[in-house]
This record gives sequence, C-alpha cells and structure tokens, in this order.
Amino acid sequence: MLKLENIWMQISNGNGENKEILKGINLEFEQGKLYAITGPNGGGKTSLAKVIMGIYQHSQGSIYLHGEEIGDLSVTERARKGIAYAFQQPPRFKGLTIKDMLNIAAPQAESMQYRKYLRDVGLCPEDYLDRDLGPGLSGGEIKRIEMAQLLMRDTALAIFDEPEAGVDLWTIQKLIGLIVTSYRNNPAKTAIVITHNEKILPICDEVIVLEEGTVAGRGTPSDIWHLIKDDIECKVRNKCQGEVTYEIK
Ligand SMILES: Nc1ncnc2c1ncn2[C@@H]1O[C@H](COP(=O)(O)OP(=O)(O)OP(=O)(O)O)[C@@H](O)[C@H]1O
Repeated sequence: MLKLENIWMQISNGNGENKEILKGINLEFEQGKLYAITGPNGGGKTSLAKVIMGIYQHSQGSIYLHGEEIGDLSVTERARKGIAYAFQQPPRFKGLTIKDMLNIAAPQAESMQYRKYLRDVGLCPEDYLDRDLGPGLSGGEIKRIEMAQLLMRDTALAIFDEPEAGVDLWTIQKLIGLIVTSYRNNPAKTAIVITHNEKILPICDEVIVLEEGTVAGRGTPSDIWHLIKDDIECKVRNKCQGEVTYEIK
C-alpha cells in the first residue's frame, strides 16, 4: 500500500550546510500488517514519518500510496488520502477543547463516540471533553488524546510516533491493545509504530531498524532481535571508547 523508493532528505544545520538525514530509503508496507520502526536516537525515524506525511520534503526519491505517486502532495492532501500521523510530541492548541479537537478529527462522529474513544485510551470523558488542549495537560494525557483522535479518524495508514513516550506502564498495555485490535490483521489497514518499547516490538509483524538514515535491518521481531541488541550496544561502546565507527556528515 505504501512504497518508498530511494528516499533522501536533508536539513540545513544552520551554518549554511545541509546534513543528510535520510540516505536512500527503500521500504514497502503492506495492508493488514503492523510494522515497527526502531533504532538509535537520531537515526531518522521521526524524519521518515514526517516525509511520509509531507511535513518534511524529501530531496530525492518517490513515495507511492496504492501505486499513486504522492510525493508532491501537501499534508492535507495526504491526510485526505488516508494517512494519519500521531506526533512524538503532540502540538498543544490553547483555546481549543478536547471535544473541538475530536470534532475536527472526525466531524461525522457522534458525541457517544468521543466518549468511547476517550474511555478506550483510559481518560474519563466527563473530566476531559471540555478541557483546554493547552499546557495544562500532562505529557501522557496529551499522547492519549492524540491516540484517541487518530483511532477515531480510522485511516488506512496510521503512523504512531513513540506512543509509549510519557505514558504510564498500565496505559501502555492498553494502547498496545488498541493498536492491535484497530490495525493488526485488519486487511484494509496498515500501522507503523515508531518505538523503542520492548513490549511493542514483539507484537509487530515486521521490525525495521533505521540507523544513521539508512535501513540497517528488517525482519520479524525474532529475526531482528540480535541486531537490535548486539549491533547497537557495540556501536555505543565503541563510541564511548573514542573509536567512532561512523561519522555523520
Ligand atoms: N527540524 C530539524 N532541524 C535540524 N535537525 C533536525 C530536524 N529534524 C531532525 N533533525 C536531525 O535529524 C536527525 C534525525 O532525527 P529524527 O528525529 O528523525 O531521529 P529519530 O530516529 O526519530 O530519533 P529519536 O529516537 O531520538 O526520536 C537528528 O540528528 C536530528 O537532530
């Protein structure tokens, strides 16, 4: 359903130089599957999600959704085509209530559904529907609200960027269950979860390891486990000893 062909992306480092963030990514995502993207901090996971969503512009390569090239489409146009992205750090909108936000996400939904989805992510609707989406909400609360919003939108492709970030251990289990029931084995849908979480990785159909802007490996969780553990630990150890195994341009 989604195909990335030789995706390159660069960002200015502020000194008039460009830094390559994504270096020739080739990936294909099928319907009915749940994918994890993992790898070291700064490897390019969020950047790749933003390129798929159209928030960041790639410099080379093609993005196909159901065979249609979408690389020139805006964020709004891609959203209309059925791509949704839940931010690693969701934006806050002072002056907008949670109910307003859910209404923007799914204007056709009934008030009952707002309540159901908030309950699903472990928030009591009576306490939250009329609350402001501003800085008064905790990090974990805002992540859960964003998850409710994404699930309500019910898109063909959903990208969750570190759904576990800032969320308590009890709620993580609940959120994992929601992603599984809403996306995994649903033949019409695809979910990509960017994660470092040891509970999420094993339940995904496929794990992709992104490192220094390239795909360092992909496979089933058991195939990839050694790569995640050994390779990353080895590189970190080498760096700490001053033996830099690679350099970011
Ligand atoms: N807007 C930006 N301006 C400057 N540098 C950026 C920007 N966005 C990303 N980068 C850089 O691109 C690299 C990849 O960042 P990205 O957020 O994609 O990594 P990540 O794999 O998601 O990391 P993490 O696991 O820490 O969330 C990092 O070196 C980051 O500093």
